[in-house]
Amino acid sequence: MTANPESSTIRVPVGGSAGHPPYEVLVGSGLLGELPGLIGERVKRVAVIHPEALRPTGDAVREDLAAAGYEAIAIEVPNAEQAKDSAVAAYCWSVLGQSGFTRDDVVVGVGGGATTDLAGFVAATWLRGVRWIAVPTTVLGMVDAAVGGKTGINTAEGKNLVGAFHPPAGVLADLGALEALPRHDYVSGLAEVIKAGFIADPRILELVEEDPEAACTPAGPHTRELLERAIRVKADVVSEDLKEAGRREMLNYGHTLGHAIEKNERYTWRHGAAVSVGMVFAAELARVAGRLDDATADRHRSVLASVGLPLGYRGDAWPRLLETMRVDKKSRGDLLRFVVLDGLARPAILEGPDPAMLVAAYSEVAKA
Ligand SMILES: NC(=O)c1ccc[n+]([C@@H]2O[C@H](COP(=O)([O-])OP(=O)(O)OC[C@H]3O[C@@H](n4cnc5c(N)ncnc54)[C@H](O)[C@@H]3O)[C@@H](O)[C@H]2O)c1
Ligand SMILES: O=C(O)C(=O)C[C@@H](O)[C@H](O)[C@H](O)COP(=O)(O)O
Ligand SMILES: [Zn+2]
Repeated sequence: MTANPESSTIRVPVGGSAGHPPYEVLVGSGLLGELPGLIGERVKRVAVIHPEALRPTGDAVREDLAAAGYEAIAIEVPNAEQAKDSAVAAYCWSVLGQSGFTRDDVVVGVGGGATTDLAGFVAATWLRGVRWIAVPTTVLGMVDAAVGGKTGINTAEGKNLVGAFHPPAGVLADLGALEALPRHDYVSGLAEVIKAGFIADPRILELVEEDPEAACTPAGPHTRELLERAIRVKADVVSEDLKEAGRREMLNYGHTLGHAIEKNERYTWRHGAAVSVGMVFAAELARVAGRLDDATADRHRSVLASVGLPLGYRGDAWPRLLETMRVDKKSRGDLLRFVVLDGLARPAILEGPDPAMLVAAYSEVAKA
């Protein structure tokens, strides 16, 4: 892959499918100027959904849109996972209703993955679907959440249990936003970058291993390449399988246990941290099942630990975690299904594992 000068914009195409036009993920600097071009001319109103923490950014976007002639409506929502709630979605719907938001109008989600998941869900459900644009401001949002059209909210029973496949009309990943991102959140996003490395693009793992500290900052020499590679993995998969009929399940690597941990922690853990533990579990499960070699299984711990991601979780939580995993979207009937690796970049499904195998794999996680 060729190195890009800092000023250049990377454009990653994402293919469309029935009823869903193709779009692009733009990665670069000063990208907000692209927003009016994506929104289009017939549009009258633009609703900008942003979290409390990004009020200045939300205001700036709204002012730019007003200057470009749109009626810009700000919808401020709670930070992080608290936004992925039916009451917050209902609040957004009420603002859209009161502003006379029509099918010609556009939603813009500015924030991390929690905000873009909510904004996309509001766009998917308002008038049965209006266009939306994602402006991700976290690593995780840029490489994963804003791409691919999975939108949704949580319920008391679990993570992302209500949602819709509703791809954005475009994604603007402005790298400048990452300067203000706390390290804890930056590193959480690296879990999804590393996930892309294990399931599809091992060069990602080499780049992180070469200099883990540099991988944890936006100024690192490989930052653009890491983000671009992870985005290309995601774009490639969702272009082929938008509605998760098959191949897309690989993007759920580490998420079966990860989502259960998030729920158990009442969403106070960052998604990436929980997915990190979930990947260690999936690697142990594949090892116990005789499907994954020791070196690749051990590499999970070393690369995740090198950037400060967690590897373990409480042993006493296992019965609750198992119960939550039963409502994972990959389950079929009473069958639990896990994404595992048969080798590096060889994702596969392990269906209905022997309960003893699950316990053995979790005991390795509980030890860490
Ligand atoms: N739809 C998908 O395909 C998909 C993929 C991966 C993850 N997700 C979802 O994404 C969510 C996690 O996203 P996340 O890790 O981006 O966390 P987040 O959206 O919860 O953001 C983390 C925190 O950072 C703040 N923040 C955001 N951008 C900032 C910036 N530039 N500077 C300072 N603070 C900033 C937010 O307000 C929040 O408090 C989870 O809900 C997860 O389920 C969805
Ligand atoms: O895009 C996908 O497909 C993924 O599974 C990506 C995940 O990183 C993401 O966290 C997603 O929201 C999980 O989806 P879910 O269907 O398990 O809720
Ligand atoms: Zn995820």
